[in-house]
Amino acid sequence: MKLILKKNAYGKNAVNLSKIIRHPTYHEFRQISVNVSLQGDFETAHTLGDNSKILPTDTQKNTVYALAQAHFVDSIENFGLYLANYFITNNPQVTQATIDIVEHPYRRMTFDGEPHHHAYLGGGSEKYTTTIVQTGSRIVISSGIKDLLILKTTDSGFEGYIKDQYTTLKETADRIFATQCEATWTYATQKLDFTAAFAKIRETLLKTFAHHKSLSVQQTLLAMGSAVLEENEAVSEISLIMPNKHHIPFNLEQFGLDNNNDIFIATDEPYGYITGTVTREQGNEE
Ligand SMILES: O=c1[nH]c(=O)c2[nH]c(=O)[nH]c2[nH]1
Repeated sequence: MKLILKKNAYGKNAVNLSKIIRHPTYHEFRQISVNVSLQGDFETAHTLGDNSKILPTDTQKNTVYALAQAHFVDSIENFGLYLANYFITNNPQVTQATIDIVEHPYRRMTFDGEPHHHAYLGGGSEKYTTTIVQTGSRIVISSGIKDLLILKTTDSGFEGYIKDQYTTLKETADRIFATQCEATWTYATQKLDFTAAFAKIRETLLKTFAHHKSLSVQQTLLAMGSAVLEENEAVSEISLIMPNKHHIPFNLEQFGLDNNNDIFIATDEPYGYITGTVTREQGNEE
């Protein structure tokens, strides 16, 4: 039986890079983690141990730091685009370059309404993400947010579901809705103010979550995804992952007390896992 190398890729993961961007009136602090992955004509490295077409992952790592000085000046998307194009254009053996960037946001500390010149608060669990895939001259850009912990104390219920011999869940028209949301969307264009687009999409996700009268996580997921597509021409598709971070009413009856829907036990596991992708219907444009 002949065995073949079906697929291969290699690169450097977790290239952790911090940058101070010194503006005339304040400093900007950025912290990112970059993954580089290359595909191309690397077969002989695997079959013969011939490294003549291998750009070492150590060099890839150094390239990220070196190029960050002049080219990581605004969005993670623009830096990712520059890196992907650099690896493709300088290495004829590379057919596809994938750059993944995760940003850990920092916001300037604010005192008496004034942002401090050079002191920051970490952004908590929330992270910004982008993935750039360049294949030859074809480029796909997707960006997102992950670990966005959001919660609302009402305007959420779950009723009318299947009941069988194993059902114990009580119907409720008023429950806590909490999720650690991950959203990933694809941009239809490369010519965009990615920083402004990101801020607008994040705002739409939060606003829709807050205002939606939720009959289920599923329904709110579709509302959030649809709002992003309706308000952002530049987004062609969005995927959402919304784990249900349950807060279950605690049984106070055992102590002769009524639970007024105000005391809960937060349960990490097991947890509901709700996902969905919203896209534009093709061929129906007016
Ligand atoms: O919004 C919800 N969707 C479900 O599918 C589900 N299942 C469940 O037990 N609770 C919930 N909540």
